[in-house]
Amino acid sequence: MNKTKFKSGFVSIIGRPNVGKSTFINRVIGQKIAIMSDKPQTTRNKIQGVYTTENSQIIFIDTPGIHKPKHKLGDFMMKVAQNTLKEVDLILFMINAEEGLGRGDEYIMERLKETDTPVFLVVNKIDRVHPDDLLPLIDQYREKFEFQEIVPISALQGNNIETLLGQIEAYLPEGPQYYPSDQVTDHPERFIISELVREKVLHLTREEIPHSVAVVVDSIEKRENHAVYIAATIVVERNSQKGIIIGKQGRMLKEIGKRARVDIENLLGSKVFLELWVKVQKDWRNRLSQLRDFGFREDEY
Ligand SMILES: Nc1nc2c(ncn2[C@@H]2O[C@H](COP(=O)(O)OP(=O)(O)OP(=O)(O)O)[C@@H](O)[C@H]2O)c(=O)[nH]1
Repeated sequence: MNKTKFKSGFVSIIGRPNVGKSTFINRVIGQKIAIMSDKPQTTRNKIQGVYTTENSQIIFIDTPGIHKPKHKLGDFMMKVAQNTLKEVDLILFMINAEEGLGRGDEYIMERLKETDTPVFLVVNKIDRVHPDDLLPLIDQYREKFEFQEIVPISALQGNNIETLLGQIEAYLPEGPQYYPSDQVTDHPERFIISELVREKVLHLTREEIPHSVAVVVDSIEKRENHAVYIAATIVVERNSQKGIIIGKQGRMLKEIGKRARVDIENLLGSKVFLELWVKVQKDWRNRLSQLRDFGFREDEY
C-alpha cells in the first residue's frame, strides 16, 4: 500500500482575551487541559494540546492574549506570544464574531505583519450571530490582512471544527510524530492541577478576585491506597481577597476544593485528597523573580 507521508507541526492560537481559544483547544483535544473562564486573560502559560490522527499530528500552542502591556506580567506575556509566533508553522488568529473588529484586533494584526508565518482567520462564536452579518465582518478583517484561509467556527457547539482541522493539516509540513498518539499535553500534571484550581477560584468568586491570582501546587503524593494527596496554595495580593476566597466559615474555600477535586480526579483517574491554603503576597505581578517562582520562565521560549 502506498502510505501518504506523515505531516506534523506547531500551531499557535492567538486572539484577544475571551475569544474562545481555550474552549477550542479543549474541544479538539476532548479533555480539560486549558483553563476556561469568562474573565479575560486567564491563559498565562504556553499550553500544548496534541492532536494526532493516522496521517498527521498538530501541536497546539495556546498563547496568552496579545495586548498592550500594563505591568510586568503583561510585558512578559507579550514577549512569550511574539517569540512563539515566529517559531510555529501556522498561526490561528481567532476572533469573536459577536464583538467585531476592535482596536485589540488591529493591534494583533499589526504584530502579525512582523512574521512570515501563514495565518488563518478563525471566526469563533458564529452561534451568536446571524449568518448574513458574517461576510461583512470578515471583509473588514480581509481589508487589513492577507489571510491564507478564513474559517468560521463555534468552538462551544463544535461547528466546523473538522473542516478547520483538515485545513490546518493541509498547511503542515512533512514531519515526524513528535508525541505518542495517546499524549494530549506535555505539561506536567502539576501545572494542569494548578490551572484547575485557579479556574474554580475565578468562577466561584466572579468579579471579586482578579486574574492575578496564582495557584502553586506544593506537593503531589501517591500513597499506597492509590489515592493522591495534593497540597496547593492560592496566592493573592490583598488580605481582603484572602477573606473572599476563604469565605464565611471557610465555605468558599471548601467549594473551590470540592469542585477542583472532581476535575483532578477525572484527570488522574484516581481518588484525590486536596488540601488548599491561601497566602497573601503583595504586588507579586510586578516582581519578576517571583513570577519565576510561580513557574513563568522566559528562557523556555
Ligand atoms: N457562544 C459561544 N461562546 C463561546 C464559544 N467559544 C467560547 N465561548 C465562551 O467564551 C468564553 C471565553 O472562552 P475561553 O475559551 O476561556 O477564551 P480564551 O480566549 O481562552 O480566553 P483567555 O484565556 O482569557 O485568553 C467562555 O465563557 C466560553 O464558554 C462559542 O463558540 N460560542
